[in-house]
Amino acid sequence: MGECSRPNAWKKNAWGTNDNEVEEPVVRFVDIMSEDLAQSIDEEEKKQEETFLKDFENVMNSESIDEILLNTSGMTDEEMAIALQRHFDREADLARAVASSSNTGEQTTKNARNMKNVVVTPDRYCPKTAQETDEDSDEDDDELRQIATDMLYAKLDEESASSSRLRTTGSVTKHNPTIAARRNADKTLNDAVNVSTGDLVSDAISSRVYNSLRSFAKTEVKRQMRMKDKEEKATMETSVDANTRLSLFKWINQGVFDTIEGVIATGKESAVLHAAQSSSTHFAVKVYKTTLSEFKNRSEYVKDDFRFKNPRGVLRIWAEREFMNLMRMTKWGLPCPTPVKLKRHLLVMSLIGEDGVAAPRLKNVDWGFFTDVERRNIYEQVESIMCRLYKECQLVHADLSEFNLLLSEGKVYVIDVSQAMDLSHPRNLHFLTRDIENVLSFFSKIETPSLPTPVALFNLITQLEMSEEDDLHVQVEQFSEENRGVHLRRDKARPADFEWEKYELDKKANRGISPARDFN
Ligand SMILES: Nc1ncnc2c1ncn2[C@@H]1O[C@H](COP(=O)(O)OP(=O)(O)OP(=O)(O)O)[C@@H](O)[C@H]1O
Repeated sequence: MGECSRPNAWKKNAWGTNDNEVEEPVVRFVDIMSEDLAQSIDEEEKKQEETFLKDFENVMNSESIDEILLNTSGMTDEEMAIALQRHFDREADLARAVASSSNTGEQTTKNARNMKNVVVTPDRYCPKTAQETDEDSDEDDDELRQIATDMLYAKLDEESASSSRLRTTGSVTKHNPTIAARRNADKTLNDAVNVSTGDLVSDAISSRVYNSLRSFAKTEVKRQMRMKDKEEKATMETSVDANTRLSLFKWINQGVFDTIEGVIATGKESAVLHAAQSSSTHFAVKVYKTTLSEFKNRSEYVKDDFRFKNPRGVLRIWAEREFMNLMRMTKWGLPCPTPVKLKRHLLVMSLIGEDGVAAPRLKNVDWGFFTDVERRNIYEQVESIMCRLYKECQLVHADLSEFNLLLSEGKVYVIDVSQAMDLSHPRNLHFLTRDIENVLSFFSKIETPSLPTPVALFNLITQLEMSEEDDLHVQVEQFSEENRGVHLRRDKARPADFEWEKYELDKKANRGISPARDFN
């Protein structure tokens, strides 16, 4: 990362000049007209040319280029790639220096002089933006395609001794396998078959393969059309409807925030918007999708949760559930968004991120820049979140993975807790096991050192004593079955979900009005 942030000696500024260029001295008009000055400029230019040639020769004779190639043995693939890139860059720099030497004598001389130190400009190793890459490769592609096509023509011309590359001679007919195969290749190359094949220069395709390609292409076109339809439908479903816009507008009028800056993400169950107050306080507004189909997968989370005896009612109170869970987690000081407002299917919470830019999910972090110690530290934060969720908040996240953990300034935050379940849920250990497996599998993928086994982490979180010898799932199923009655009895007498109990009491006292009204 440090490498990439060093200034690029070749980079031009917005005015198209090099920042490192020395400004030309101001010369008086009288001096410009002077013969002496003209002569001295001539001499100076000659001197510069000589120096440049000398430097250039030195650079060419310098040990580094040859050494780079000679010493590739024992290098890893990456080191070798960098070394080759360095060589390539050096050649490019030299070529550039030579090309521009006649125009910019002084600058080129300086570049050639500095070449030994500067050739490897760090930003060359930074990935290009997709746009840059596309543009470059487009041009290259066009050129290559032209060359390839020319070669194809030339070869066919040679072979058929005809000006037309596909014209047959004498008794050769289209049934001749060689000609037919070439014709197939030509048709494929020239878009008769709508698949990307690369340049089929002087290649031949048998009729069987050609026909398969054609039928594949037809199916592919249909599939892409179907996908486009689906995407358009999805976009319609995630767009903010009139009621939602009205609620957002009300919040703007109330001064909760003054602008909706844009969409942060659209998830399976919601769209998350970025709202801001005076450009300094930032919020995430989660807009839950309200169609039943979006929630069909949720029944497994709620059907046994005593807080949601009536699953049909769940749709209406899903946002409320996330709000309550966030409240509970915030109260215990867990790193998560702070809930701010709630209205029907809209939840306003603090934005996790810096300066109004939402933090990335662990899934999207570039772990290549993290040391083992740093990765381990991030893992420990996640482990602590899981332990505290269970022990302090009496919750199991139930959808924990690299997609629902954000990283902001080295700190991990947990989000998306609408499905988080109370420990009274008879299947909570089953979901906890799934969370543990997701988390460990992710951290093992990014090569975090010293990870515990799923059983060890499970025991750490629950304080139960599962055995390393047997399958964790089987043990959890057995344990849950045996303790089902105990759980239910205990929950009846002393509900773990004290917030929810209080919520129900409040609601009853208020003739069914949600205690979350204070946040509406
Ligand atoms: N408070 C927040 N601060 C910053 N970004 C957030 C916040 N809440 C959500 N996001 C972003 O919005 C995305 C979707 O949010 P969330 O996971 O809560 O919605 P979802 O519909 O449950 O998504 P999915 O089911 O696909 O995980 C997150 O992955 C995250 O990038």
